[in-house]
Amino acid sequence: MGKSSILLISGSLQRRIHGLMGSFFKSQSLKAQITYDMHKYLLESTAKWSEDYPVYIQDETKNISFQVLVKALIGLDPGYQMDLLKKQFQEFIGGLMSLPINLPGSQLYRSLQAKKKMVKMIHRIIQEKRSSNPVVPKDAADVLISDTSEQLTDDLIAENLIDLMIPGEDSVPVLMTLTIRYLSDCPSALQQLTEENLKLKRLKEKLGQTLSWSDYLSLPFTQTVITETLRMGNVIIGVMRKATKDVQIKGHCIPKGWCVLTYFRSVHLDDDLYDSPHQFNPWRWQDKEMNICNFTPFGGGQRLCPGLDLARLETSIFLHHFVTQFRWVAEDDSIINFPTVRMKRRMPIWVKRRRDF
Ligand code: HEM
Repeated sequence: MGKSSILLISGSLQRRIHGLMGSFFKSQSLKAQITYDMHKYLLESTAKWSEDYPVYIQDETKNISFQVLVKALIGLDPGYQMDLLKKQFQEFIGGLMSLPINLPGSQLYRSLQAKKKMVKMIHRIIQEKRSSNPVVPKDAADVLISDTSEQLTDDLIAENLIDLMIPGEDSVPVLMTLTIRYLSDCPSALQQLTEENLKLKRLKEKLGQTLSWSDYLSLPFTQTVITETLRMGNVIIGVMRKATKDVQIKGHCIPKGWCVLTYFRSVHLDDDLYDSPHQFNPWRWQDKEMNICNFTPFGGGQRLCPGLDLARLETSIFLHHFVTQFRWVAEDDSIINFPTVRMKRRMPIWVKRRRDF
């Protein structure tokens, strides 16, 4: 991650980028575009699935959600450039948690080389955008280059756009994959979720309408399934902070310069806060407030994840299409929690197309 990544900077520059990204990610036009793209890429992917060999849900969701996010960030459509970017990006994140040895042939070296190539590609895109001077921003790059504060250099924009791709390859597909993992082990939740989504699908077909982003987010049980998956799955296990001065918290002093890991798992799986915390129970959210202190999958405060609505929307769309089109049997697999959350075997499942619709 570069020095000017939003995750590493603080003060007015962090607030500026956070604000710009937050309002763009919340905009109705982006949500409509994400809905359209998710639908398109999902149909393209699922059309290739066969009943004769397993589908690896983690790979499929990574592919779909990366394409959707890259389109939202830099306006790139699937094709040769996207494939090239995906290849470089995978090399880049492979080095994010590697031995700090930057010698030719090492993982870190390959990762940094890949990042350089990506920065070059994004610089080219930024230059094309600057010369065409967009009036209405269509993607995050447009939003950042039309900022008039003069704080945002092309290097800073390119670096942040690349870092913003990480949730498309990691957090969002992991969330989607975990919903399928937990639903596979909880038939009653799967049945309620499927009925809710089939009902909406039938209604929309009867009215001759396509589903809008707000339709997907209006499904109450589907939202509780996502919330419960965020609680149990802890896609981001916690956040790090460094004390810039001595801080007193509940009688403990955190000295200046010390680092603190706020470990979400210990809160989300605390049996004083959640009954049977290791049990997947979406119904617990039907009459429970999402108290910000006890439930922080997207962090909080001035660094609250600006992509939280998008993550929920993409996962709702994925679930809708998946459960209304397929039945499935999941193979054995286990969740790995360190250094990042993922499935050990990439979540293989055997699908059957539904014929009851
Ligand atoms: C399941 C999906 C996601 C989860 C669980 C998640 C979680 C988080 C968490 C916990 C933080 C706080 C980090 C900290 O305080 O140090 C964060 C920050 C951030 N997230 Fe997400 N995120 C997700 C998806 C997304 C998406 C789709 C985007 C948009 C591209 C996004 C963009 C960001 C950005 C830019 C920040 C940094 C905010 C700042 O430091 O000002 N995230 N996310």
